[in-house]
Amino acid sequence: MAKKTVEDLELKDKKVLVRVDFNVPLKDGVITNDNRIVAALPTVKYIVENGGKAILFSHLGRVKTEEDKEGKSLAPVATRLSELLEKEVTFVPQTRGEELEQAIANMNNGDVLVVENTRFEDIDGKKESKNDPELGKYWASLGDVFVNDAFGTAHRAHASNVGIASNLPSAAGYLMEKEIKFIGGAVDEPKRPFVAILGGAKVSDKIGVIENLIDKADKILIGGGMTYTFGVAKGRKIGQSLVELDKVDLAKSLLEKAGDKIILPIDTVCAGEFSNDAVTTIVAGNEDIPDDLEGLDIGPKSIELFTKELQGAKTVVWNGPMGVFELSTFAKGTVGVCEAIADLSDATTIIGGGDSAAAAIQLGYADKFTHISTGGGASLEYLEGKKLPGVESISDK
Ligand SMILES: Nc1ncnc2c1ncn2[C@@H]1O[C@H](COP(=O)(O)OP(=O)(O)O)[C@@H](O)[C@H]1O
Ligand SMILES: O=C(OP(=O)(O)O)[C@H](O)COP(=O)(O)O
Repeated sequence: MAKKTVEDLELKDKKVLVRVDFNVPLKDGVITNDNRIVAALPTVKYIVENGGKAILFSHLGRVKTEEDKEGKSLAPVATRLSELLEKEVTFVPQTRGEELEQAIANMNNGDVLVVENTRFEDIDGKKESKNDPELGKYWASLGDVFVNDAFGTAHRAHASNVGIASNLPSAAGYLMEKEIKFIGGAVDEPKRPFVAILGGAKVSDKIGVIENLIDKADKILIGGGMTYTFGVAKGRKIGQSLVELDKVDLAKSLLEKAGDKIILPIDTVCAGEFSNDAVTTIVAGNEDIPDDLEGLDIGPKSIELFTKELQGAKTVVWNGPMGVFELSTFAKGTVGVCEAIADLSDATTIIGGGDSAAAAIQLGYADKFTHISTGGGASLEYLEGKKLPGVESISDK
């Protein structure tokens, strides 16, 4: 069912609680990638421009003990947000209490406030992560309406998303709406041909996606570390390559079920070590990989094959790099797939977050995709066909 969006809410004079996903990477207190903050700007700006008071909630990292709090304050995030908005942002180093309540009471229309890391509430009994009903109720009591823009956290049922939503009128922010439109749209009503490209390290992470997409996609191209579990399923020796032996039977049954829908690489770039200077050998897909070598990328013939399979595609969903893209020697397969997707005309092309998003950005192809998801785990679960609690809890239109 369609969900309310921020534009369905009356915002003027209202205290608008906003759940964003500002779980960004930090190194020595410096944000190394602010994509998630940038992605939330349209919603925050809309609230500000329409006379609301924006009170932002987010988690940052995982916090179990008092010591875990070190380096996980949202203070640097609030500073970055202020720079991006070109506007003062109040940061309150509390998740509850008088200072927070007073700061909210002091807000004027159009002001922006960031509340401290919601997971600081996890130290004393995982109140945030277990969706403690009192905590959700307390946070909801701080505002008049709730906007959920945290797609990256939508697979979690926590107090700061599901808890607040169950106590206030709620709506999806622009980012949440965009993620649902692109990922949900691709899975539920794709323009065809619909090609899925799945890679990354492990089959076990992608089984649910493969199972869900077998019935929905026209083709599933498989690369990355999970190739070799399928290789073993086909009776091939895979040397030192990554394998999950307990998933071989499952790989067999997926291959049987998929018929010719699943397309495996027809060659592999192998090496004896994880290094850019490693000597590489190309091994054909129907040959055994020597005992001392490891498959680290799809080979040139596979890039050609995948490019051919992608031609004419109208919907492409990609999750998981084709090889160890962090090393340039083994990034060619991932670059090849980026190029093949970039060459498509009139296609909706989506990257499902995580390392594939990092790869496309790092390799310079970010602007070639229709949509790069801000959620890794969330987009995977969405592609698996699971209902996301963060999305489900938003009020229906
Ligand atoms: N052939 C391979 N052998 C070992 N690791 C691989 C291989 N291909 C890809 N990888 C690794 O998989 C990781 C990404 O996997 P994953 O987390 O499943 O992707 P995503 O986050 O996009 O879902 C990358 O660090 C990459 O180096
Ligand atoms: O970064 C996140 O997950 P992701 O890396 O799978 O996209 C989300 O903010 C969720 O964080 P969590 O996995 O600690 O609940």
